[in-house]
Amino acid sequence: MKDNVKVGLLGLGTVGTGVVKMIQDHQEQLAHRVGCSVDVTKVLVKNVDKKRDVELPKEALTLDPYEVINDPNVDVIVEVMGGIDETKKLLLAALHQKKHVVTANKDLVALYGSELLKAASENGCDFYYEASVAGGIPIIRGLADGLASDKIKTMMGIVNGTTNFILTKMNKEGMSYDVALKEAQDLGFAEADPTSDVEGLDAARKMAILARLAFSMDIELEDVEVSGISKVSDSDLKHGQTLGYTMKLIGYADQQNGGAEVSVQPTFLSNNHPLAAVNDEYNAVYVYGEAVGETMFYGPGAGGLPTATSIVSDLVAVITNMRLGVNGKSISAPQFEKQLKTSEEKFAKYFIRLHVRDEVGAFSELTKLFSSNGISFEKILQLPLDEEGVAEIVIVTHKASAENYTQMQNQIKDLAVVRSIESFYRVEGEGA
Ligand SMILES: NC(=O)C1=CN([C@@H]2O[C@H](COP(=O)(O)OP(=O)(O)OC[C@H]3O[C@@H](n4cnc5c(N)ncnc54)[C@H](OP(=O)(O)O)[C@@H]3O)[C@@H](O)[C@H]2O)C=CC1
Ligand SMILES: N[C@@H](CC=O)C(=O)O
Ligand code: NA
Repeated sequence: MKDNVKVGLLGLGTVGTGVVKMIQDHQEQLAHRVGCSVDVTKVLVKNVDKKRDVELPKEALTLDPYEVINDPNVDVIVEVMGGIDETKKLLLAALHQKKHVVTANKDLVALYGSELLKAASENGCDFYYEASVAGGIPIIRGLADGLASDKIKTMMGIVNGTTNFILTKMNKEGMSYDVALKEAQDLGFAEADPTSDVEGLDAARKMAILARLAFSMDIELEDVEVSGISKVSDSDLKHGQTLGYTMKLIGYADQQNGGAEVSVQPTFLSNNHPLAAVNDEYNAVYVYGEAVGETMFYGPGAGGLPTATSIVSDLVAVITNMRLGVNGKSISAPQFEKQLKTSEEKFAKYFIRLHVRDEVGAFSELTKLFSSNGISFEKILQLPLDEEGVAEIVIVTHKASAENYTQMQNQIKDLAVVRSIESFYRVEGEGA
């Protein structure tokens, strides 16, 4: 075994800088854990003259990715540059040169994780990606190791820090959506283009990665139903509060009788659910296992040092595997054929906010429509509006199948008493 492991770093931004800091500051602890010293020797950047927050010899920086990947002395590639197609090419090239890979890149892992893991296994290499989901929370390790003996039935995750920050600020401080988004960007939580945060794509990528692992099925990004928070209004939040709910962007993954469903959507959570208390940029993943019951993993989902913690822990795993001669041996293909639930097999409660004509019989028309679709009401609010002759109605249903719910959604807009449909949301975290 070598007495020094050399790391090639692709990217030296928020996360890359955290990785260098941790490796430099935790040298003694790392050496104790892995039995050798660890050094970052080559670093890919876009601009070698940029001022950096860490000290590295100038000759370590390069603009040429192949100078890092082809360096015969580099043992492990840590990818923290982002990007999809070009980055995939680089990582495949690294694996073919028998270099282990650690990445934080959820965009890449969600789309090409299976292919990269296969290439790693074929080359006797490790491919670790703990930082790609929920930054500093050891959720990948929690599922792959800690809960490896159990059958995971349900996961609900707050896996995007930016949207959780925005919803918390809107809910608790009455801040506007735009101001809260700007603050999340200034604090460095948001992606370069925050559309992927607010429209749910970032969370969908993370849920695809988690569901694939938890259900041992080749769940793909396109299997995840996605909607974001950009249309959530103050009125929705206010009515939710009245009914005892907190709005969160929830990634939902469930498996029953071998069929899986995965979605990301703004969801009203009962205030009694532990996820309702996860605020600001924090992330949490609630995992229900058949044997273990309820568990929850909580922590910082973004930021330089929290994310670097996961990366350097992956590095420790790679070097430990090097010592044991077992790199790539723990990678296995999914156990089950992919099977997705049909819309008759998906069940949820729903929150519906409508503006209706305030006239005799309006309510009975609504009741008729819901009951003809097999959906019953659990909670109802009726409130006067400033506009004369119009009332606002908020309905929370009992659990209904997605099939019945979609049918009702398609029909409700045609009811003569309905003036407008203001919003529809899923409701989670309370009984049937
Ligand atoms: N920030 C966070 O909290 C989290 C980020 N991630 C993921 O980690 C990865 C990195 O994120 P983050 O550190 O925030 O990103 P940054 O934008 O802060 O850093 C990116 C780094 O990569 C370098 N880089 C990017 N593209 C190229 C290129 N084509 N050629 C050479 N160098 C390049 C940049 O160089 P230069 O410095 O010269 O501009 C920069 O150092 C992303 O995949 C992200 O999704 C995952 C979890 C949390
Ligand atoms: N933009 C992401 C960063 C980490 O993955 C987020 O807000 O969670
Ligand atoms: Na993680």
